[in-house]
Amino acid sequence: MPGVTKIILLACGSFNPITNMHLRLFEVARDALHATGRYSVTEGIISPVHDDYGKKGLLSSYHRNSMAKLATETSDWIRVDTWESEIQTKWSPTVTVLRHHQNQIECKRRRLDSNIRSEEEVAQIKLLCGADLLESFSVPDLWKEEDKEEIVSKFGIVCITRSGSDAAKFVYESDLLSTHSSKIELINEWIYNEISATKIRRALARGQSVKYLIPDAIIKYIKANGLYGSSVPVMNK
Ligand SMILES: Nc1ncnc2c1ncn2[C@@H]1O[C@H](COP(=O)(O)OP(=O)(O)OP(=O)(O)O)[C@@H](O)[C@H]1O
Ligand SMILES: NC(=O)c1ccc[n+]([C@@H]2O[C@H](COP(=O)(O)O)[C@@H](O)[C@H]2O)c1
Repeated sequence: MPGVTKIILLACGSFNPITNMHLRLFEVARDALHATGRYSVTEGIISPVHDDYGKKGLLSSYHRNSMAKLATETSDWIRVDTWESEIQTKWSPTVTVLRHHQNQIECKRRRLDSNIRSEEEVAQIKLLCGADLLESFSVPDLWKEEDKEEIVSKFGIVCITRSGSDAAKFVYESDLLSTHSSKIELINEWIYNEISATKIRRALARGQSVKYLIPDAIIKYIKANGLYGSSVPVMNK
């Protein structure tokens, strides 16, 4: 459609484990982007981080990927990509992951070139994140200046505002982000919830229920593999 930009949303993160909140980010983003009339979201990609990221309590990518795949089984547009966590031999900065996926799209298009009308535009990868990830841009030495610049100016960011954060103020106060504000979509999640992977891990370690917070298939997987300090309840053995 003329004037409508095709977009692929890429979410990078630990996904330790993936929660309903993470999946919801994609749905909220797609609805809001479509409502602008300027974008068509064609795909959502979840890229769990490499084990080398070394965050405390990070489970192996094998389990994190398996759970993310189970969680996306019922989606017809969101998928898990394991290039970052399983093909790479070390942690990759987010800009490298974005570049990889943009290259993939361009290579695929070249392969299919004869079947595609030349004026048809290539889909653009954008970083989908929560406000906490965007705000981590200001943590000293966490992100290279040139990476932040490339992420925002070349790819663009779709940021879902988490309750309690002030992403708009953060963009205003950053010279880099405000210069490229046309490449940043700030989207409000009006249906607040406080599900976080940290709280899920904590509840599991305490033997508390996480039903309705993460998909049932993942609860089953966690219990079957004894992850996060959970154990198989005696009744279900
Ligand atoms: N409640 C939330 N609202 C908006 N974005 C969120 C929320 N929870 C997580 N995200 C986003 O999901 C993406 C992946 O998050 P990631 O798994 O790395 O961290 P997390 O969910 O905060 O987990 P942890 O609690 O283990 O730090 C990030 O972009 C993060 O900003
Ligand atoms: N310099 C960078 O590219 C950089 C810095 C910090 C986090 N990240 C990414 O942000 C994501 C979220 O990390 P946390 O789980 O620590 O919030 C991960 O995918 C990680 O690779 C990238």
